[in-house]
Amino acid sequence: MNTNSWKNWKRIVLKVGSALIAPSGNGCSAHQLFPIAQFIIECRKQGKEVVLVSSGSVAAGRHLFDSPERPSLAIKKAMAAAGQAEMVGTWDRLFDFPTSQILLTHGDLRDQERYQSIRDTLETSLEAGILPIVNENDTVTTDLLKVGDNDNLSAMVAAAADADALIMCSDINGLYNKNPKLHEDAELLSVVDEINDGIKAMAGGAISSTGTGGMLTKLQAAEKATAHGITTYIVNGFEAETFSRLVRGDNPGTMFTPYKNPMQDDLHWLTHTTRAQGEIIVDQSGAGQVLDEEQNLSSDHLVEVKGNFNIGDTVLVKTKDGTRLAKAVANYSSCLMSFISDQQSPNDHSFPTIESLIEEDNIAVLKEA
Ligand SMILES: Nc1ncnc2c1ncn2[C@@H]1O[C@H](COP(=O)(O)OP(=O)(O)O)[C@@H](O)[C@H]1O
Ligand SMILES: N[C@@H](CCC(=O)OP(=O)(O)O)C(=O)O
Repeated sequence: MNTNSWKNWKRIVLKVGSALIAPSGNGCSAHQLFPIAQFIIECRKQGKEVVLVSSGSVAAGRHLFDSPERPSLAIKKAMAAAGQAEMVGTWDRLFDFPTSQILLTHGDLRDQERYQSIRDTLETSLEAGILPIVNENDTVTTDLLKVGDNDNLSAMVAAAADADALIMCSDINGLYNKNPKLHEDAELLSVVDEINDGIKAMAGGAISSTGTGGMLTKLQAAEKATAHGITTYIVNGFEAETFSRLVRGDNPGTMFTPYKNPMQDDLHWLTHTTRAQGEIIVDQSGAGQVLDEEQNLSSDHLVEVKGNFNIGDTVLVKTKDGTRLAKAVANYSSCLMSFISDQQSPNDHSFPTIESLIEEDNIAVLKEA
């Protein structure tokens, strides 16, 4: 059950950013991690399960390379490979219960079978009293395969773990109406009920060279998590007081209230975890069917196919004027759909209708549609 208060949380995903774990951008700081580790221990004492999403592998491995200020991608990957062991080892030394390492890419999260496998591993690890420590598998990622930042990763993990709360620990008290590192008069927002354009306009990028994404990616993460019914916080992990306040049920930073009617698991995964590999353009009556979510989409409504995708990949369904209608799972590859589309002509009905290019159960209508 996802409820809005500390007392009722059974499962928490805690995200610790590079700005916190490696404030100097070089090596892990066990000193900074101590209050967070104490918090994790306290959560577990109170019967709450915790999954840790920790950044810091690149920063931890930096000192091993004679690298310039802006290391190449290849060096960064090697830093992550070397630093990952140090980062997980630093956490592990702070606990007297077992930890595990889970390294993920977006390629894993967007594949239905691998996603299920991630869910099973998290569940089984938590049942066995293990603290899973998750990070992106930076060594093997490419632009197409990566999540790209651990804020979004932590929200995807929180959804996969069916968590009640996501707490993103950073070097800042929460979301301000403008970047407080640039504006002295910035004001902290303690509760955000809706992540609208006004809220998004407040968020800037990261200032430190270690952080990735800044507030922008934290808001994206909050959007994903709250849609799953997960109460989300951005808090200052440098302040020990943050954690005692959380344990008292107080809000020490910015709290994002979860949706009252969370999305179903599979629709949430389609909307917030998968990424469209291509596009299907449909006619007006096809658009109506897609928005109704009550019919399979037949090839009669297919206008055009864009991009390269395989069966089971996620596609974006759009109208001819470019309106984004829905994300959906493709029942045919782009190659086959293009062939079908080429064979169909308004004057020649000899080519048979293909009944379900996408199925009603695999359509997630987008908010803006
Ligand atoms: N509106 C804002 N409110 C708070 N911080 C902001 C805002 N806009 C940009 N930031 C920047 O986001 C940074 C936190 O993001 P980041 O450096 O990526 O941290 P982490 O490594 O913890 O993910 C803050 O230090 C701040 O410089
Ligand atoms: N996977 C990278 C962290 C990427 C990242 O998102 O960092 P941050 O925004 O500081 O949480 C690492 O371990 O160094």
